[in-house]
Amino acid sequence: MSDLPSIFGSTVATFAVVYSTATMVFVYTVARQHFPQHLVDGVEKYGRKLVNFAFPYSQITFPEFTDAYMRRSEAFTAIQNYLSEKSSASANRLKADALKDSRSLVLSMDYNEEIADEFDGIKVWWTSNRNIPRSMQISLYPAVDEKYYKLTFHNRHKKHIIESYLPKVMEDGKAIGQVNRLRKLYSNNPSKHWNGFNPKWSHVAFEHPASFDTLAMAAKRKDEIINDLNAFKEGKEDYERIGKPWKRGYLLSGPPGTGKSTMIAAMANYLQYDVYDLELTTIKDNTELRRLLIDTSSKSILVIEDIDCSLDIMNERESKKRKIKEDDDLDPISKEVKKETEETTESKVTLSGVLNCIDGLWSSCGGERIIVFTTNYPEKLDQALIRRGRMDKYIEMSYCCFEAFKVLAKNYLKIDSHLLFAEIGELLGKTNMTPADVAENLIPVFRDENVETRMNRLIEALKAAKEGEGEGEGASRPKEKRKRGCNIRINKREKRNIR
Ligand SMILES: Nc1ncnc2c1ncn2[C@@H]1O[C@H](COP(=O)(O)OP(=O)(O)OP(=O)(O)O)[C@@H](O)[C@H]1O
Ligand SMILES: [Mg+2]
Repeated sequence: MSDLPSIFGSTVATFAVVYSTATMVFVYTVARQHFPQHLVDGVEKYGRKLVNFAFPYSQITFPEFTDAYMRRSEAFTAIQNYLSEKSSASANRLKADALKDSRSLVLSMDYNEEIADEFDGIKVWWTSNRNIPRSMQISLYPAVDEKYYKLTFHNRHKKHIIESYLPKVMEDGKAIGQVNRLRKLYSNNPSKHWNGFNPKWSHVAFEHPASFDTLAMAAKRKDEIINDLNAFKEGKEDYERIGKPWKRGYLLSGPPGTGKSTMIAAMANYLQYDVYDLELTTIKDNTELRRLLIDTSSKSILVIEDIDCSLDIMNERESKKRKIKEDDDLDPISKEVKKETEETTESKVTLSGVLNCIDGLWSSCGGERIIVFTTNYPEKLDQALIRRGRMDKYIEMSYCCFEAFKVLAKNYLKIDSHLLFAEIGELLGKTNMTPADVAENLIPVFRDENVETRMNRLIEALKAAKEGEGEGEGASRPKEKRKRGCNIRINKREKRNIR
């Protein structure tokens, strides 16, 4: 029985335990009737020693449900994830479960299977089992099997198992669950609908296919962003050491169709994070904003798109001045009506409210969060928003360069090179066209449309855009805004502020 619990070992042990326990119960019952209390206590103490001698192993049970409301125990789920990898290698009979919020099947050992695990040279055994409900109680919840995992280990390792092994199992299990889980895209509900049944955020599965492989941009800039994300993800200890909340702010700017939203999706997929898409216009005031932000989880990206036009918060001071002047021109009744309309329809979220919430939230509610603001007009942004330490990285996305086109050609045409590439490259160097417009021309108009036709369509579109720009009329992009050569650039401020 030294290195034991296989099912057979357990059976022998169980027999030994049952036998010694039965003997003890008999002796104890007789002793209680005929002998004084101190002798009875002695019998009990030695009885326990005898049982321990016959089976010097401790067992911990982890039931699936924590309470009568059938809430799934976090520990059970973590163990299931932890054991899923080990059981698929060593257990003979496996069970496949489609866990809630998991995107793949989780394989776990079937009932009465046992697998051994080793930790710091200590052997432990996990078994899976279930209690079949026998009671006929009337309950709101249907009777279901109570599954449980049982961990068996030698008594002498109890402390180490409880203090070191089990926390490791929980941590590893949660990490596996994190990778397997179905990620979510949350959007905030209008506050008038918030109540016990309607939460602040609704969610759908986040299934955006964008990745850094399919994102059209220069490889060097792509690597730079990926390295930045890696440094953030692996930087927990660094952030702790310097006493900074574990968060990072990105500001994505660029004309419509340059890939800002696609970049956010690629980031979320790369980091395996959830996405919270915060619509500022539906939020009544700063208090509501704070309540929403506090209700977000870690390992997430909070996105505020088009920050410059979500609300008139950028030029708060300016708009206040304008409003006072406008109000002065109105008669008292119109003033009252205007005030009422504004009170019911206008959001009172302010820039300082957004900033305070963001800083306050990240500092107080756990870590591993990224916040991304997007804008088409970076020049409109208030300095307070983009000050050092608030927005850590500024990424300017701009029109399609040749390198970005090659990525799109690979995605859409499945080619790495072609004779027409040279002409396209030359035209892209002289014309402003967004990756979205380039992609649009590369999509087949009908099934099996050939590659040349699609590239020729792009060439025509580029020529037309160039002519448009030249004439000034109908020009797709203003000349002074041209940024060619690469669709991602870092400006001087970023170079200064960002590591
Ligand atoms: N850099 C890019 N790489 C790959 N695809 C892109 C890129 N930019 C744009 N696209 C394509 O164009 C579509 C629109 O892009 P996206 O929504 O990301 O632009 P945006 O910058 O967020 O625009 P807006 O400012 O209007 O929100 C995407 O669905 C994608 O197919
Ligand atoms: Mg967008």
